[in-house]
Amino acid sequence: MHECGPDKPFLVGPMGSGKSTVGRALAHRLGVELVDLDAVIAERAGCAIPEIFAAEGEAGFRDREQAALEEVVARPGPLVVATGGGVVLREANRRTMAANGTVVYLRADVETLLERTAGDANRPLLQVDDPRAKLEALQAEREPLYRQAHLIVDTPGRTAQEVAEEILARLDSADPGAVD
Ligand SMILES: Nc1ncnc2c1ncn2[C@@H]1O[C@H](COP(=O)(O)OP(=O)(O)O)[C@@H](O)[C@H]1O
Ligand SMILES: O=C(O)C1=C[C@@H](OP(=O)(O)O)[C@@H](O)[C@H](O)C1
Ligand SMILES: [Mg+2]
Repeated sequence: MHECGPDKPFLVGPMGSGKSTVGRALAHRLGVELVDLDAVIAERAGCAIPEIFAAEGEAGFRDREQAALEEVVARPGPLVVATGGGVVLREANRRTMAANGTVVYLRADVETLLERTAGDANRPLLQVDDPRAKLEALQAEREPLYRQAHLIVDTPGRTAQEVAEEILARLDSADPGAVD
């Protein structure tokens, strides 16, 4: 991996971009553990993500998310970290990730995100009448933050395996490539 920092790739991007799925494939190929931040949050809380949102609101969830990220980066050794789509909202989180590894933005258009998240009740922010409008609004707010990543990888039309292979190749190269 390159000089962006220590050896933890952080996958960021919107809900349905494939962070959890690509993270598993990437960790497998690297022979390291995958840490899915949402799983850490749920484990520490002792309940599922929708229950945290229901009990504590989004603000409570964001506090738990930041605490989980800080806990994970303190772990020694290489890891792949699949984050949740809103991790980039806090500047502290963006700094923490950039200081501890390579931040990889998994990019996808809203149509693809909608297809990949359809029928999944595990994402409280999408339990609304018009999930397309919600994904569009979130993307408008967050895209400038995702674009601060070290690498941007397009995911539509490619399998999670193929996306993981591209990340591997670009992590290995001396120049991770210009972000556009
Ligand atoms: N590159 C891909 N091509 C097709 N389907 C994908 C791809 N990446 C993820 N998926 C599927 O999309 C859904 C959401 O993926 P997930 O990894 O949970 O996204 P995220 O963690 O970014 O919200 C899952 O059903 C997963 O199998
Ligand atoms: O975009 C978001 O704000 C969220 C994304 C979710 O993770 P995924 O991006 O893995 O779905 C999860 O952290 C929570 O529901 C909030
Ligand atoms: Mg996920």
